[in-house]
Amino acid sequence: MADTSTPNGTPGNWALEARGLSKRYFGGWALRDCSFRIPTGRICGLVGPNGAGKSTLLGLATRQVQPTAGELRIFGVPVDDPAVMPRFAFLGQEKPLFKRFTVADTLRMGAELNPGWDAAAAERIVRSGHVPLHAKTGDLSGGQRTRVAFALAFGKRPDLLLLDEPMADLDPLARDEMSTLLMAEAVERGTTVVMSSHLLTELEDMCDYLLVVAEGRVRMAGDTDALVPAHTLVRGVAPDGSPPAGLDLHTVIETRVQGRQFQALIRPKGPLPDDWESAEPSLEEVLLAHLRSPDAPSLYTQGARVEAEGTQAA
Ligand SMILES: Nc1ncnc2c1ncn2[C@@H]1O[C@H](COP(=O)(O)OP(=O)(O)OP(=O)(O)O)[C@@H](O)[C@H]1O
Repeated sequence: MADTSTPNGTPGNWALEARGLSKRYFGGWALRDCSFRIPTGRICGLVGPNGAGKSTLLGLATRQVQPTAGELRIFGVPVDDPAVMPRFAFLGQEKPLFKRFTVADTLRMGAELNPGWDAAAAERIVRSGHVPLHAKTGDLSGGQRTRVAFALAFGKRPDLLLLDEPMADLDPLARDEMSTLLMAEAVERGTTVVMSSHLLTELEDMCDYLLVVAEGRVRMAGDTDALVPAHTLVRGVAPDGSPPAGLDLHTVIETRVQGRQFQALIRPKGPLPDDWESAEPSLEEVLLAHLRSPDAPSLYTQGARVEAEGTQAA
């Protein structure tokens, strides 16, 4: 496959770069030998089933979790170097706001803790949701707290925004509003966003880059525009109720047989038989097939691949 790197994605210009990254808890491996790159200026969806290792990966990036093996760099700097701290902001499922602080106090605290604080952006986010500045954050609704947490994250003017299902507690209207805001702010400043989400439509609407993990391993990484067209959805007659032998000539992600019909998501390695119907799948169809088939062969666009160089986990 062709190198799909954008001008921003040339080597040395990676927002996040992992080599042989692994994390083992007492219960087993949460992440195992993960190597990938995410170029700067992209909105990257972090996708995977429950327990895939998404939060662990974001925890490693924010130093809340220590790696068992491998390394992770933010803008080329190892994450344990204090120089990376001002360059990223993290917003998780928990919104750690001081309950007794008012919204105004919270924004003031943001200003004092962050030298490059963008007060106008932070206030704009809060005011556009009609969140009262004098209210204590402990008295706000879940959605309002999320908005204040977004304001804190954006006010920091990060180059990299790491989001762990940040909109899970928002109603559809607020979710739509925050997505629009997120896109606008990211485009305006060229912020790289890495966002875990289970909402495939949200990912389809927002993300131009994908990192798919399952069972602690990277399954797909790269440009959405290159990953999706690499797949083909095929349908045809299933002789004897089993998939046709010709499928084995291609990389098969998932096969389903219903009666005398089969349907498969494949990465074609050559011409397809004339008696198969074929179509380009949607992003949702590609993601669902990969999530249902964690053992399917992985796929990286060229810029997304990085060799682990002897950091492989045991
Ligand atoms: N602090 C911890 N101690 C022990 N095991 C953990 C810890 N945190 C995560 N794990 C385990 O590591 C694996 C990956 O968990 P992680 O939370 O990273 O997954 P996830 O993809 O974020 O899942 P979800 O979509 O459900 O939030 C799971 O098996 C989980 O049980």
